[in-house]
Amino acid sequence: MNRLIIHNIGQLLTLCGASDRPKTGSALSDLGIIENGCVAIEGETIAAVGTEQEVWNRIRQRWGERLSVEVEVEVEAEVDVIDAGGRVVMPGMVDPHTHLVFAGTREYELEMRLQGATYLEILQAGGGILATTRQTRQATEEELLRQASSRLDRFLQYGVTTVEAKSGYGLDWKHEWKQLRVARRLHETHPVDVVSTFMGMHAVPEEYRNNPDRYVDIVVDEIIPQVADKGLAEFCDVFCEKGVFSLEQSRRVLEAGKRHGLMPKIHADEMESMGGAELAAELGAISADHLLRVSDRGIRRLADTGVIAVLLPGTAFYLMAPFARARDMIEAGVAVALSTDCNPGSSPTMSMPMILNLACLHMKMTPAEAISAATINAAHAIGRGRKIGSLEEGKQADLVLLDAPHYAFLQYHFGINLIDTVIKKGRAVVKNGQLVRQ
Ligand SMILES: N=CN[C@@H](CCC(=O)O)C(=O)O
Ligand SMILES: [Zn+2]
Repeated sequence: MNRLIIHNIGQLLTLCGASDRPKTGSALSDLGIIENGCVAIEGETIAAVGTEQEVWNRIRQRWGERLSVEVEVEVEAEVDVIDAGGRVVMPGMVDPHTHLVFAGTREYELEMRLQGATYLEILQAGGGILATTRQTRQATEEELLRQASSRLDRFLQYGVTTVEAKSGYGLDWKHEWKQLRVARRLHETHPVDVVSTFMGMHAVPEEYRNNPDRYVDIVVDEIIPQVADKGLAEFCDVFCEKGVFSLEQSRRVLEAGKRHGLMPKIHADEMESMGGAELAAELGAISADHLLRVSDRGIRRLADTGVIAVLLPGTAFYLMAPFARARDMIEAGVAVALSTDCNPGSSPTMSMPMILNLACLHMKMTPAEAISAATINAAHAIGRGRKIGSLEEGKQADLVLLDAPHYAFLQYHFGINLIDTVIKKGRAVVKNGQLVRQ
């Protein structure tokens, strides 16, 4: 079993104490920082976290007396040692909202939008999600796998060790199944863990343009039961938006998902204030995502019911839309998480650090709040709060070494990558910013 010690850590951000429920209010600012910290890893799991002295004492009892705090002194051969050089170590980031598996690109839509077309107009004219659906349907499973795998490589280089991945570019059973199979194969083969969400309700497919309710029937009666039966997804998501799916259609599908054991998530109140947040609260969704136009009542309902607000400032930035009211949400007691929304149309990025920049500069979150939102709260938004998102004994050993002496460098710099080393399940998968090919 591999053993690893990371020592001489200037700031060790543990994010401890929130494995049972996400952070809200002032707790978001508490990163559980240990100065002069140290982490010991055994196999895929964190064995000890604390100050240098505490950790060495602890593991010496477990791993053998010859281990020394002065690492230059010979340590037992089977223990790897990383000297963090006084820099920052934090949990691997978690991205709780991506559309990871798709084929093709839509760079031409940027020009269309710059000339005045809106995102929804492009979709209604058969572009947008529907353009990606055509390409994804045509792509072979191997091609989808190759494209999504290289996106995951980039996520890893930006310090992300777990992503949620939605289907929703198949829009029929055969192709949704293909997307979900690809997500599962990536989870099995790529270092990044992939958590699947079924999102057949991403757009009305072209063949049902004149009869969207018929498509909703098919999703409810035929597709969801098969997704659940094959254990292909944990969550069910819907694009609840004017001109896409109504509140009623969304409720129907999310309730059907719930009956089949799929926890609800909602793309809510993105372009219009539709009551998507209120629907998330009513259904006990695990998260409501986007929320650019959420109402005050919607914010109160999220706070009261403990639905996590997954905020996607990359999308607001890229669509030149107003940013979500993160401060109002935090003040109301909503648990806030952050995500890239990685997709080929509204947020073509794999950079969580960029999302943290935007969260601070455009949503007025503090650097510490943004880190809580991208780690432990993001883990809770995909039901993984007990396993990942913080550095505590017994949790999965997913962590990141920043080439920085203070965590706020992550938000202070922009457009550069400060991720030096990524440890996934106890093994170095990025070193000096470069992927380690296993
Ligand atoms: N808003 C809906 N879905 C995605 C965009 C998908 C696409 O444009 O391909 C989103 O979350 O922004
Ligand atoms: Zn999305």
